[in-house]
Amino acid sequence: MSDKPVVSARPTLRRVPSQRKPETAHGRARRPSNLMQPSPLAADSLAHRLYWATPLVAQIQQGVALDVVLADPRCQSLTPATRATLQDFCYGVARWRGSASFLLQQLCARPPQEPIASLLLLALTLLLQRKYEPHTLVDQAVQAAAHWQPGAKGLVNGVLREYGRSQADLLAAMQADLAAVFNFPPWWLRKVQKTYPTQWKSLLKSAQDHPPLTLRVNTQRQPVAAYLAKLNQAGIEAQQVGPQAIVLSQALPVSQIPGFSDGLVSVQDAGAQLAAPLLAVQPGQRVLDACAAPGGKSGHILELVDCALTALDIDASRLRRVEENLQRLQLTSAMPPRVVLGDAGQAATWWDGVPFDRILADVPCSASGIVRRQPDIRWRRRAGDLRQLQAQQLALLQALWPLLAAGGKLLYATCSLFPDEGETVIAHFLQAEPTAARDALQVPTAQGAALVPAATSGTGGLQVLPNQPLAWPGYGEVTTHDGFFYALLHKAV
Ligand SMILES: C[S@@+](CC[C@H](N)C(=O)[O-])C[C@H]1O[C@@H](n2cnc3c(N)ncnc32)[C@H](O)[C@@H]1O
Repeated sequence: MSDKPVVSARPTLRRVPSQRKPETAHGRARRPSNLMQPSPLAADSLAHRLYWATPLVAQIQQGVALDVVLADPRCQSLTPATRATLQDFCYGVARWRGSASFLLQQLCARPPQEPIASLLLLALTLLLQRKYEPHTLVDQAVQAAAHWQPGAKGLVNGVLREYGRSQADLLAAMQADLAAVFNFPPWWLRKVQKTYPTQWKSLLKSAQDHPPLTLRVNTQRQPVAAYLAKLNQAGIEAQQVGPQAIVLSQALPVSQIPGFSDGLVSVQDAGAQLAAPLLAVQPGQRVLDACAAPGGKSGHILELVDCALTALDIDASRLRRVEENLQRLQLTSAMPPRVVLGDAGQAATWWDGVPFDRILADVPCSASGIVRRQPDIRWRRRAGDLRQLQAQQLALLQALWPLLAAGGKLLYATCSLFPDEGETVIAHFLQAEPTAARDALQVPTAQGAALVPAATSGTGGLQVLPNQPLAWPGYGEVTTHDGFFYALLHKAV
């Protein structure tokens, strides 16, 4: 595999020369930060949307997180339909960045300047996605370019038309550059290839999919069957994929999900719904959710069993979402949950000294298992981040262990596919901690409790892979979930 785009000798490809002096009619190119001016383009036309999306794409290219880019207050004046399209464009650019960058590099004699580079990257992404008729897209992209930089109309027109002419050759040449084909940075691609020699292609391909909307039914409020009947009445198609998990055939805004605001359901991936059952909490136990925000797993634990839960997080703004989520669920617990702002690594600052029977350590990680939902993560991470994350994960595990009662259990969880953050952390921890041992992982099934096959990660943890059947016997071949790692440890009495 080569890390570099292949520049093959293709006599048919005409590289388009970039503009030398990016100038507007007033003498200067508009800068991306000033781009969001009222535009004379027809409101809600494709050109108008391309125009607005261009500075957002420029920010994504600079490494700004997608959710931050999309929360730009300047977009609030746009219609909901335009905002939805901009979101779609930005997610598309993050998903197709490898291929679109390869094409741009091949098509331009020199790298174009901003904001035209971002406009072209977006237009090539949309051509790859076949979202619009090519001639419409080219015409509208040229109109958007004209508004930024009249002198760049020829470049945009030339590049996009040349793509149309040489598409077959370009896409054939791209096959030699796997990072461009699969839309991942080379280091990430190599890591997945090495770790999953037989599954890497399907794992990387699944990152391009739109994730399904999976709900967790709050069974403290009603059985799953009753909620499915409610959806049926509302004409919403859904399928049960786990003890409390249902997948909607079509994603909906939460405001349109029956009973969401009243806490009848929460949005939670099916793979994430394994955590609470794996922790095996018994009624009345003291439970610590050590990295709790936004509270998805805290809520699930409390829906399953009445226990004394402490939901801890280091991030105050994220912690507010734990409070909101727990309130929304309207749980009737004899022991109201405690929501605590604190550092799991500094127990002395918030812990009352009474040991916990169960600890969930859902630690910060690379998020390599949830790239469908956060497609920009792969471009923002660096290979060296894994070492830092691993050190942080091990430190958190070591800091939390003394808080666990003798005979208690700790569930270590990440949403990562990389063993560096899973089995390796657990192996290091067990080597140095004589009171810790692995525990068998058990999940509820349609027929009762079942052991999770230990072979899933080779050494006892459970590596849940996206696009591979989930270990929930009795609920069919569920493959719509994200990637997670789970390991259950118990403390010697
Ligand atoms: C993967 S998220 C947790 C998701 C959560 N368990 C859920 O299911 O909704 C990791 C969380 O760990 C928190 N965190 C990071 N370092 C921490 C620390 N030292 N102490 C406590 N929380 C921490 C982050 O703020 C973040 O909210």
